[in-house]
Amino acid sequence: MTTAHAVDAVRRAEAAADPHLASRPAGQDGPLMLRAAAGLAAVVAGEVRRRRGRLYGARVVLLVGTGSNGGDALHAGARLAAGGAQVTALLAGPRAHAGGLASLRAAGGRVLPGAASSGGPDRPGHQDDDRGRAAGASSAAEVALSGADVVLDGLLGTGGRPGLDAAAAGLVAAVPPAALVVAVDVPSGVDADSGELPRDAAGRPSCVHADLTVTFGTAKPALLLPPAARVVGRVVVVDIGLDPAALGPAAVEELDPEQAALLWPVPGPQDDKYSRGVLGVVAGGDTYTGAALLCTTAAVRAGAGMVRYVGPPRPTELVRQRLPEVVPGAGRVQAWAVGSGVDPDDDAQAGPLAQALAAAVDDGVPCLLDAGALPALAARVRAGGPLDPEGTAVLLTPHAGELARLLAELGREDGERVERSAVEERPLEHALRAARATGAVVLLKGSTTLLATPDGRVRAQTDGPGWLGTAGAGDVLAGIAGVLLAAGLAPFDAGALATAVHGRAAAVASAGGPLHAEAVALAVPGVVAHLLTRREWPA
Ligand SMILES: NC(=O)C1=CN([C@@H]2O[C@H](COP(=O)(O)OP(=O)(O)OC[C@H]3O[C@@H](n4cnc5c(N)ncnc54)[C@H](OP(=O)(O)O)[C@@H]3O)[C@@H](O)[C@H]2O)[C@@H](O)CC1
Ligand SMILES: Nc1ncnc2c1ncn2[C@@H]1O[C@H](COP(=O)(O)OP(=O)(O)O)[C@@H](O)[C@H]1O
Ligand SMILES: [K+]
Repeated sequence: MTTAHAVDAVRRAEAAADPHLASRPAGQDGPLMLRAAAGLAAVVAGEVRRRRGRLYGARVVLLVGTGSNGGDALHAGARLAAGGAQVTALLAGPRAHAGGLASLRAAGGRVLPGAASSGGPDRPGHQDDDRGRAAGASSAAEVALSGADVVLDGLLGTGGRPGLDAAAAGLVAAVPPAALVVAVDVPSGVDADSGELPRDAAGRPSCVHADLTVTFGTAKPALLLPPAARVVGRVVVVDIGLDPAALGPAAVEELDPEQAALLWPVPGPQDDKYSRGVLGVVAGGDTYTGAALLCTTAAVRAGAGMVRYVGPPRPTELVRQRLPEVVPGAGRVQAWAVGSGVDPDDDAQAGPLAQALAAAVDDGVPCLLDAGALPALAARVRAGGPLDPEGTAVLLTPHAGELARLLAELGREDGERVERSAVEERPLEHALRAARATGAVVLLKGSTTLLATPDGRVRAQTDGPGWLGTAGAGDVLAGIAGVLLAAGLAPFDAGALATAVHGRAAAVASAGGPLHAEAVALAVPGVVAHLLTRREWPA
């Protein structure tokens, strides 16, 4: 499990690991920063050697802010300079970390003012009121950046307010596209706890886009969460000796293959189709027949003990033709997956959908509610309050637009409007709110899929390629997650595991090119087999 901890928890663990942290005089840096910098330098050196054969002569540019994040970059730069790299530090503010500066200079690195407007260390002019306005980099900075092989982003770390000021934005704008961008601890500008990306006046994300983020002690939530997860690149965690007990529980988790393999239900000799779990599917209808096929195909391919399909004659006939394993009509099930491709105004599907919801609420039968089933849930919650999370096992699988509509429906009496764009900008806030308001686990789909429970647990999975954003992919996810619910997994586990396998199946189906939703469903058995036999995802 990859885990991320909130900034407050990290600060407490740092203070516990180094009792002298607060009292050490400027220039005398403690073991935590020195370990962080050593780990950072080792990762960067390894990456440079992999790319260009050797560290010697590599041009490394450090973007340095006023805090300890800049200190990490400067100390790491000193180590890289000692290894033969040509290191130039560009200072974004009126001051920089004293110990880091001394160490870089001693190792032969150069220190230059970064911004044209503020003038750097000798001409203090940095100010807060220029945040968001573009100021150019100094011409020396532009020259240094134009030839950079690697850029270390040490502008802002966990002490940064979201967004880049004009000086920082000017430097970031001058980073050449070919340079490897390594973020120190977090890409500067992102909100480290929420993963939100502030925007500049033109509406563009005001943050660094990294190829690689080297983070210290534990990942920070933004490294796993949407929307920031798309600007962090590969994440490497450097151990700096923080005590896990002092860090406390994770704020965000991501399933790794080891965890996924442990969770995936494997039938034993005593099992039969019923003990493995029967999934009832209410999907599609006379209009969207494809959803019926995709959801049931995914359920069959994900290893259901049995799949029952409930729907009008046309999609039922199509499912019978294509999937002889699927049993038509309602019956006893261990879980329901309802709503994918169901038109909320489809009278034929309204009855089965309401029955599945009632079975979930009244009898605790696990239930996944997708797309067309979400309005019925909103109505139920408006009438009777949130579901009891202890007594029900309900998983909601909206995309951003559906989550916005669900929240608007829940707040209808208060005249609440929720825009899709607000959910996309602040997904964590909205997913947590929906989970609390409904009493269900919320799985918010996207390039990074977010899961939130009513009591505030959070997972995020970034497993699938962009090609997965294609019609019907959500129906496939519902089928996989439904099978896991029927096998007895809790909604939080079923949702995260299904998302991970769905994303990896998409990667296999894509092989770097376009895919169609059915191909994702067809790839599931191979991905699960690879996972169970090798404890890793297929390459
Ligand atoms: N503590 C430890 O044990 C360890 C810490 N470590 C490292 O320290 C990092 C945290 O360091 P930090 O607390 O100094 O914060 P950091 O983000 O570098 O700088 C913040 C400064 O910048 C300023 N500022 C803020 N927002 C701004 C903005 N938007 N635009 C412009 N300026 C802005 C603000 O100054 P102000 O403007 O308020 O005067 C503030 O003082 C952490 O991420 C990790 O890398 C590691 O070495 C491991 C051990
Ligand atoms: N850019 C992307 N990168 C990776 N996965 C994506 C991306 N966009 C969408 N997805 C995934 O594709 C699926 C789309 O589901 P959904 O929006 O319900 O589509 P549909 O209703 O057509 O089935 C979700 O699992 C989502 O997480
Ligand atoms: K940074």
